[in-house]
Amino acid sequence: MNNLITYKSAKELDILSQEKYLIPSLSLMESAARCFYSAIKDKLINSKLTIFVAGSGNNGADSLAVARMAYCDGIKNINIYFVPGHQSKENKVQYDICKALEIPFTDNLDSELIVDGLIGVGFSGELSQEKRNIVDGINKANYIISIDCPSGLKEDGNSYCVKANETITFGYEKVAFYIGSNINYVGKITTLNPSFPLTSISLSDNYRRISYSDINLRKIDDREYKNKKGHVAIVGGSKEYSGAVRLSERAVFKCGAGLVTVFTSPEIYEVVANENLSPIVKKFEDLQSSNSYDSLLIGPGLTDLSGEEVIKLINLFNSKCVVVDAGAIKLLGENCNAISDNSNIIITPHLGEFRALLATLNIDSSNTLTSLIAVSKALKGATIVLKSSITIIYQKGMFYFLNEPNPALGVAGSGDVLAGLIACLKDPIQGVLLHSLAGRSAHERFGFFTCEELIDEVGRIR
Ligand SMILES: NC(=O)C1=CN([C@@H]2O[C@H](COP(=O)(O)OP(=O)(O)OC[C@H]3O[C@@H](n4cnc5c(N)ncnc54)[C@H](OP(=O)(O)O)[C@@H]3O)[C@@H](O)[C@H]2O)[C@@H](O)CC1
Ligand SMILES: Nc1ncnc2c1ncn2[C@@H]1O[C@H](COP(=O)(O)OP(=O)(O)O)[C@@H](O)[C@H]1O
Repeated sequence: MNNLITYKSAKELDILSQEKYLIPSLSLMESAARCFYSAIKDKLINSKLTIFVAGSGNNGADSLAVARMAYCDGIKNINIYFVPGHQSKENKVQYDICKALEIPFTDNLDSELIVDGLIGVGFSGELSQEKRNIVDGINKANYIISIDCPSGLKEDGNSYCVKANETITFGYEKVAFYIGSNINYVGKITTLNPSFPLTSISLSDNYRRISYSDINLRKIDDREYKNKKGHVAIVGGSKEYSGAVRLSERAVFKCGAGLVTVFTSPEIYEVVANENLSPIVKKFEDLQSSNSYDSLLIGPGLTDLSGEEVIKLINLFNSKCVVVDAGAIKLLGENCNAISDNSNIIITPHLGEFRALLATLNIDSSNTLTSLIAVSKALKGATIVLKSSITIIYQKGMFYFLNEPNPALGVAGSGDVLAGLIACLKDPIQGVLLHSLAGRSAHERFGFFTCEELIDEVGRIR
């Protein structure tokens, strides 16, 4: 798990390094520029002309310092494009050195390679028109390397910003990289630590990036019997969507559960009961107690229950893990006041379902992170798994981001499989990671795949 930080915390990291740990600002900047220069030196050598764009803050100061290092190292085919403004004192120091060295300044952005130091984590609000024009100019280059973050990248998404091929960021990756469609502007990410005392500073930020190395599935003991391996109740299915519940059920088994009971619509009871040999199959009305079950998954293919009926079943599993997916999500939003306190509810909307939920709950949708917090609060502390090519999990005040793009996972039923895995593992992070890893493995094995193949891959990995 890697920390991610907000722009505000990145600035605090700077301040703490200087004030508490007495590392001079210019010394931090020198180290930052040195690491950055080493990382891009080969590209500078091979470029006919590199333009270093420098704003008037410390991000611009970094750009000036890197330009100076390259110049002093014998790389003469560089120009500086300086954008005046409220100049920071470090910026003035770097600017004066570049002037004294007579590094050429330019007002032309035509270049195959641009180092973008227009604005870093000091960015706030909306980008001014003047800087938008500069961003447009930068974006014409063949290759762009941004310092710390692409200039103009907003923390709530919807950015008008530099579209970098690479971003070399200092200390920690920024949360902004993973919001909305921002990731398309960040390019390849490299994280360098100039010499921030990272291990001495405990971050108050609640953002983590998760990866496959965080997979930690419960080991199933050799002598475990089916009753010990978990019993999942699944409520869902309708005449229109009879496959969803069956995909969830198979995913639960392949994930290691010993027993599954499917409660489905009377309209498809015969189909589900006859075509699936492993689960116990019953009708909705038969679910009267949660006693025999470890967790509940409600929603795959569900269209035939009312909001009251859904909430009644969720409340029946009050002290247990409840995963609310697909058809049950909207009903949950419409009836949120009737949910009894249960911090074990996990809802798994995709972006469309999440937008609809925000509208139902009358929550502002302009900032993804604050809207996740608000939805969780409205749903009695529920964990939210917001599914997309970057999945965000909000759980008990923490945000977890998984960035493992795989278009093969965007296939009918993939969400039903994920919901089954989370219900079986009773852990949204492990469920999301297993689903993603199985997707990667299935893609390697089959190319694009069906969910039956995805589920088989889950069994192999588990
Ligand atoms: N020791 C250190 O401190 C270290 C700091 N480090 C580096 O410092 C960076 C942070 O530097 P920072 O805090 O000076 O802010 P920064 O990103 O340059 O932004 C200020 C500029 O943005 C502009 N601007 C802002 N909003 C705008 C808007 N809406 N629309 C238009 N313009 C807007 C603002 O414009 P102005 O107000 O002047 O017109 C000004 O030019 C950090 O990312 C890292 O690279 C590393 O070297 C490690 C050591
Ligand atoms: N391009 C992608 N990269 C990574 N994961 C993806 C991508 N497209 C879809 N997914 C994942 O696939 C699943 C799709 O779920 P969902 O939209 O509910 O599908 P369905 O309704 O067909 O079951 C989610 O877990 C989502 O994160």
